[in-house]
Amino acid sequence: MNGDDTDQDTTLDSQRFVDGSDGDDEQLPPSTDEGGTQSDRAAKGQSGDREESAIRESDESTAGNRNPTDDDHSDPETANAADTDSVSTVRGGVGSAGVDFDAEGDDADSSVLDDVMLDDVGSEDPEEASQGLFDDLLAGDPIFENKEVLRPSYTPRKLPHREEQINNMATILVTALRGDSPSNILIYGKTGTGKTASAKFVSTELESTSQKYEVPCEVEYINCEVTDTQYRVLAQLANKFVEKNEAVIDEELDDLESLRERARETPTALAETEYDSVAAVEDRIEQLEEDRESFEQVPMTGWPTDRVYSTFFDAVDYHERVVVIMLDEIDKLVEKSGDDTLYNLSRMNSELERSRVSIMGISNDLKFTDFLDPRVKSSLGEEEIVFPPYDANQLRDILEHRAEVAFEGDALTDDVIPLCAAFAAQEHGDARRALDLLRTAGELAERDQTDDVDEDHVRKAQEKIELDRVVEVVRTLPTQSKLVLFAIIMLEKNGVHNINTGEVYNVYQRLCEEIDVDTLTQRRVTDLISELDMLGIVNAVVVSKGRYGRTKEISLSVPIDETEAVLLSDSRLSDIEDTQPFVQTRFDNDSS
Ligand SMILES: Nc1ncnc2c1ncn2[C@@H]1O[C@H](COP(=O)(O)OP(=O)(O)OP(=O)(O)O)[C@@H](O)[C@H]1O
Repeated sequence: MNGDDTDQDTTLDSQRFVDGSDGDDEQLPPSTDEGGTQSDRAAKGQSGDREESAIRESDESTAGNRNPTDDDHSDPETANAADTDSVSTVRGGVGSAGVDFDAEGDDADSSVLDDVMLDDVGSEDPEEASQGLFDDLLAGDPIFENKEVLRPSYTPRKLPHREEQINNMATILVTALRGDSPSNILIYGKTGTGKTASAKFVSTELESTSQKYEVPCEVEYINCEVTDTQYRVLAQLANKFVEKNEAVIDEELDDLESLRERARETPTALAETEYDSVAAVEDRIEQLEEDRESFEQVPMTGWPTDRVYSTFFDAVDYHERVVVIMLDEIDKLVEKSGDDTLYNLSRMNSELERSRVSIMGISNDLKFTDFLDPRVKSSLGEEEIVFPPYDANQLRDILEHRAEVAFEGDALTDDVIPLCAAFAAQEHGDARRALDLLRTAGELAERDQTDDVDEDHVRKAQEKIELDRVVEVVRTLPTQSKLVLFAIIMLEKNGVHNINTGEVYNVYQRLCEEIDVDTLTQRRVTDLISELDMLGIVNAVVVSKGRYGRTKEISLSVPIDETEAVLLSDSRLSDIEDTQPFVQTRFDNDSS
């Protein structure tokens, strides 16, 4: 993924690079190029504006033998560059032409100065200033029209094949627009099935409808993968509602202060209001100011949880409203810190006086409710909505909608979208994966400087994404697991197939000795092999060996050289020098 970002940055940078010379300075050729496509601009950057450079050349020739300390630079940008150079030349003593100006002083031989100036003069012409690093990359037709549309951060306006789930959510949440608390909702579904996108879409609709009908209804989104303790969830909510209350108070104070002014001048100004006198307005102002003073922001650590809870409680209940708290990745919260947060949130309604709270939990772990207290479980799961995986046809629709905006008209060949959809459908119907594939295929085509994206780019994109995933998983393994994996790699590299646990353990032990790390027991190493199997890095099958009992046959499921390189990039493992002697043949192992 990082690689992808780098690619994007390169493209953006290169665009900025062109745009950079597109600033206010009228002397620079591209300044006249307000519109035009990226390739137009690139073409222009390459050919340059000959008329302008001719003027520039004649300016330079009439400038004659300029002293580098003169202030007569016509172009402020290059003037600065030239000034900086001349200052550093003078201070440093030795210029780029190898001349000691200190020694020569201001009377330095002007021909020597010319030599120095020539270096600087070169940079005044944009055509010569760049060495064409980006020109080739910008040449050719652009593939993307708006790549951002393919990124996970983009929330689409239309979510094909999620109409049913979206309608179900809306039917439950419409209660909030009637001023009552909606049932709590639990949303389940595998990763990339559009849970977050759909829930955010419904929330935005809910909030905008609530504004339209002036029914106070708010949605608060929390990603529990990031905010994963009761303290943090409650603190984040408390601070959000404190801020909202402050904003509401400030608005009311502004209105009241202007009402007070008007009422002082014309007492009838109060006629249509709930206040019968200026004094009543002032009392309300005073009360609001006191309330505002009493609000406290919760620090991110340090308070007792009760205090955080009551601050949140008071803030929510400050005025009438219905609040939907959206807890995305709710299973991560329960996994990390139990179900206390959910218990506290789900019993709030019985104590709140003005407001109502409802919870919308989103999870891709269908089993997480097994760990909940039965009361929390029944309260949280009042309504359940399941997001099934997308099939290849649905993914194709989703991609087609996005591709229309993301790519230039004919940049995709016919096979691209069906192939991305088919790959992602195999991968449990993940729309995120399908979008990643399409974006990466486009980026690879861009890198190849071809005019369109074809099937081959999709296949390469699939390999790249898979490799990125492997690299990330391997890079973040604990050291002991890395050693076990390294042992398996060593065995495979030495031609051992269907490796058994004993063989892995032998090599692993030697590796531990080599880099001075504690050696785990064989049983523990067997567990680590099972973990690697679950992560899809190795394949471990239990086979029966007749009277010799059962054993595991292990093989690597990931590209060997890339995985080895990632392991060796770990500073602890990089000490392993020559692993060849560690590896025992099956014969040795069997006879031991
Ligand atoms: N029906 C759809 N139409 C268009 N885009 C979709 C659709 N479903 C999912 N997406 C896109 O796929 C990506 C992943 O979707 P989303 O984040 O909603 O998945 P999720 O089910 O919440 O996954 P996770 O459980 O991993 O968070 C997003 O970029 C989203 O915009």
